[in-house]
Amino acid sequence: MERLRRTMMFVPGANPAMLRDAVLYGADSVMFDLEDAVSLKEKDTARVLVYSALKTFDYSSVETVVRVNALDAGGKQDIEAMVLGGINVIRLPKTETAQDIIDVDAVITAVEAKYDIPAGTTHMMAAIESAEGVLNAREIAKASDRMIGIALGAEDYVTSQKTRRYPDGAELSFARNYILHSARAAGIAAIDTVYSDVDNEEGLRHETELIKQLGFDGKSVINPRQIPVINGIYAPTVKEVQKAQEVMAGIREAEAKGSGVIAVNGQMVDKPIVERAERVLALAKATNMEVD
Ligand SMILES: CC(=O)SCCNC(=O)CCNC(=O)[C@H](O)C(C)(C)COP(=O)(O)OP(=O)(O)OC[C@H]1O[C@@H](n2cnc3c(N)ncnc32)[C@H](O)[C@@H]1OP(=O)(O)O
Ligand SMILES: O=C([O-])CC(=O)C(=O)O
Ligand SMILES: [Mg+2]
Repeated sequence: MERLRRTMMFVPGANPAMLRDAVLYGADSVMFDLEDAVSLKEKDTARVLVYSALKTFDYSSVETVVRVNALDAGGKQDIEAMVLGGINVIRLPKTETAQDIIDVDAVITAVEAKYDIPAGTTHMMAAIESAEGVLNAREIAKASDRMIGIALGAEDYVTSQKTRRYPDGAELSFARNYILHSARAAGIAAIDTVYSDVDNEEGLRHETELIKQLGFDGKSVINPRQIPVINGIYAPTVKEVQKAQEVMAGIREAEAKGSGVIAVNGQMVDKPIVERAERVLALAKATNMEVD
């Protein structure tokens, strides 16, 4: 089973206490931010703080991601410090074209070579936050072997679309679906955007149910309180696990009789349904549910 990426928590890079405690809240990935959560006058401080946090604290229980600045706005220095610090994934915000990814890949490649880090160690992902970015998502997702995922950045996206976010998310429907298809076509993760209304748990639940239904791997997160809500929605229910186990027992019975299809409790079971059941069981194991 691929790595779980249900929750990727933004941690403002200039906040030492948040950097220290970020690992404690149960996020699958911790995402240090050097971009929009850091003011211009704190950019250098944030880069140094995140580098020393990577060297000082034990983040081995999570995936580490850093959101860097654009290459012409300090991004090159960000990438050098982060790759040297041993970051797992560089996230490029406001990605517009495949060339943006190729350019960042070249900087990472040069830094890995300079410090004798094995080529390809550092992974990449792209946040897509504009119409141009959405329309190029398919090429962006395939632009580098380092790519592990693409994410929607809805706050910038709705601003550029001359709208705002609404509770039903209709304004994000095209972007979400296109980003998801682009990720799946490239065989990489699809990460939904942040839910900015931190005190609205009901709204977060509603949005998470929707993006899980579409097929996203998870969401970017801005506050620790959002993590158990999202992780909980992504965990399979006991009923789903039981159903998956019945499907697996059914298909074994069918195979023993030389058939690839069988009815289990009135439901047709064949190859794609078996694949889904296997995924439910793998997810249950990965989330430490008891599965025999
Ligand atoms: C559109 C975009 O670009 S989104 C990405 C950029 N934005 C960010 O990174 C914002 C990150 N989030 C935050 O800064 C904060 O959660 C806020 C401002 C949204 C809300 O702040 P608060 O109301 O103070 O949060 P809250 O009271 O829930 O904090 C509880 C604890 O969690 C910590 N915490 C809150 N958010 C985070 C975080 N993102 N990472 C790590 N720790 C956090 C707080 O420091 C506090 O710790 P303490 O109890 O030890 O003092
Ligand atoms: O990537 C995200 O979800 C946060 C962000 O920058 C945006 O929404 O503009
Ligand atoms: Mg943004």
